[in-house]
Amino acid sequence: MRYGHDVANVRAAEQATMARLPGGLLMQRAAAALAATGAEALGRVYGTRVVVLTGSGANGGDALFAAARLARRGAGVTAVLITPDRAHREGLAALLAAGGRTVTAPDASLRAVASADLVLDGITGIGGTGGLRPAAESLAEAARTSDAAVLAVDLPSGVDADTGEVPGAAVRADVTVTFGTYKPALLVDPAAELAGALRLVDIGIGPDLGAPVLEALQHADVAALLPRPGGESDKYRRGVVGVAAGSARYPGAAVLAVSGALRAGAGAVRYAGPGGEAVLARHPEVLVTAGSPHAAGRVQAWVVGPGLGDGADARTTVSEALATDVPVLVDADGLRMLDPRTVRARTAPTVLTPHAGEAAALLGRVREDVEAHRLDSVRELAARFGATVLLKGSTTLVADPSGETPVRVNATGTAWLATAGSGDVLSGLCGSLLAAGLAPRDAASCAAYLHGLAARLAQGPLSAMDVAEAVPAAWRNAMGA
Ligand SMILES: NC(=O)C1=CN([C@@H]2O[C@H](COP(=O)(O)OP(=O)(O)OC[C@H]3O[C@@H](n4cnc5c(N)ncnc54)[C@H](OP(=O)(O)O)[C@@H]3O)[C@@H](O)[C@H]2O)[C@@H](O)CC1
Ligand SMILES: Nc1ncnc2c1ncn2[C@@H]1O[C@H](COP(=O)(O)OP(=O)(O)O)[C@@H](O)[C@H]1O
Ligand SMILES: [K+]
Repeated sequence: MRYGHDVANVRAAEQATMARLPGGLLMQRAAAALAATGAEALGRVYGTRVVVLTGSGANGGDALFAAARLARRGAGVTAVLITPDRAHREGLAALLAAGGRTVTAPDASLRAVASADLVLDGITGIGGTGGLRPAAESLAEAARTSDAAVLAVDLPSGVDADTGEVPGAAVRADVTVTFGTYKPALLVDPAAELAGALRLVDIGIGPDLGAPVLEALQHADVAALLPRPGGESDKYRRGVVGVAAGSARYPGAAVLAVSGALRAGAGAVRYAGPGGEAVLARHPEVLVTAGSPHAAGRVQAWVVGPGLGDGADARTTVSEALATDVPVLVDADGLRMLDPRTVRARTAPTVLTPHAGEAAALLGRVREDVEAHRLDSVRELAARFGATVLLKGSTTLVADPSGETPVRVNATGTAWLATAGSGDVLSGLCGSLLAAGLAPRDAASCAAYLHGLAARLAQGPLSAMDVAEAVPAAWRNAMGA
């Protein structure tokens, strides 16, 4: 598992650790790791040009000490002092002693960035608030347009560490070296997208860290959570999933949701709705009824919503599914028919899987607002509906209604997943895992993981059906088989 901790937690851990260690040791550990990553990015250190964007806090101190190490290995280092009278004193002294120089004039600073081989971004770390201020903004822009590799210290400056929001101008890094633990901004978009490749460095604060606010599953976590059929398994024990999706107008959604469900290990799939013919043509193993969920027979979980349209039948379908006592996943058109009171009153779990636009409609906001505040949005939706919510997008988030468990973030996805119908496959996949008995948060986060991994394994341009077909390979891959 990868964990993300908030700033308050990191600061408390830092204090506790520092109380046991010689002064300055944490910063030296940070600087050593930064210098090593910087040297790697440069290939050969001697004779290269390194520029340090230096803010007024400890983040600038880390960067200056790292630059001093590179200067000692023969790099020509220029520190751009954004607030010259407030630069980290010991860090600056170390750099000057190692032969580095400083610039403060805006023109000279921008020229230095433009001709750098490596830029160390030490403007702000976890102490940054709001977007970059104007002086820092022009430097971030210069770093973005130069050919230099940009290495962010702890976080790309300008992002909000706790929320992943990007309130204004920010640095775009090729690589971010972060200390002690991931900060939410490194895992949640839009900030995560600015961080580039991530490198987590153990500086010794781990034992003092409290509970994480975020977690990201890795292969081993998924392997431990996925069901494995045993000797006594039969199709009912493996889980029967009901799919109520598709309409005369959108039969494809039924086929795709069923495909996702079948490839994620369901013992059987029952389909209820007007798309039965299309479903059977592709998947003869499915038990089909043209009626509503009532007519389908017993299932262990329902998936409702993809391609239902918005007619009276669609409403009946959603309310019948919600009236059952099994887990229900509601996606797409089904999300437009949700009353929070009905969802909250359910005794079995409910999982909602909106994309940003659907989440915005549920929250009474605009899409851009949800995109900008993904972490808040997913938490708020989960609380309001008393449901587990999977917010789709480049970094998919999963939040539980209690608000007490860390939000799960999924990073396996690829932009190729943004193809019509791939969300339908995801809902079937998640429904199958719910039917198998996984807790809603585990089902949703494992489904997002496998879905993203399937798209990666399918490689390159893909259709939604390609994603469904790659799910068994993703499953085997996650299981290490
Ligand atoms: N945790 C750990 O274990 C360890 C942490 N370490 C390091 O410490 C870092 C945290 O350091 P920190 O607390 O000094 O804050 P930091 O991020 O440097 O920024 C604060 C300064 O920036 C300024 N400023 C604020 N917003 C701004 C903006 N938008 N645009 C421009 N400027 C802005 C603000 O100035 P002011 O508002 O006062 O004008 C303030 O002076 C952490 O990320 C890690 O790198 C390591 O040394 C190893 C151990
Ligand atoms: N940029 C992206 N990177 C990774 N995954 C993405 C990206 N954009 C969309 N996705 C994923 O693609 C899927 C699209 O689902 P959805 O928006 O419901 O589309 P549809 O309704 O066409 O099926 C979701 O799983 C979402 O997380
Ligand atoms: K930084």
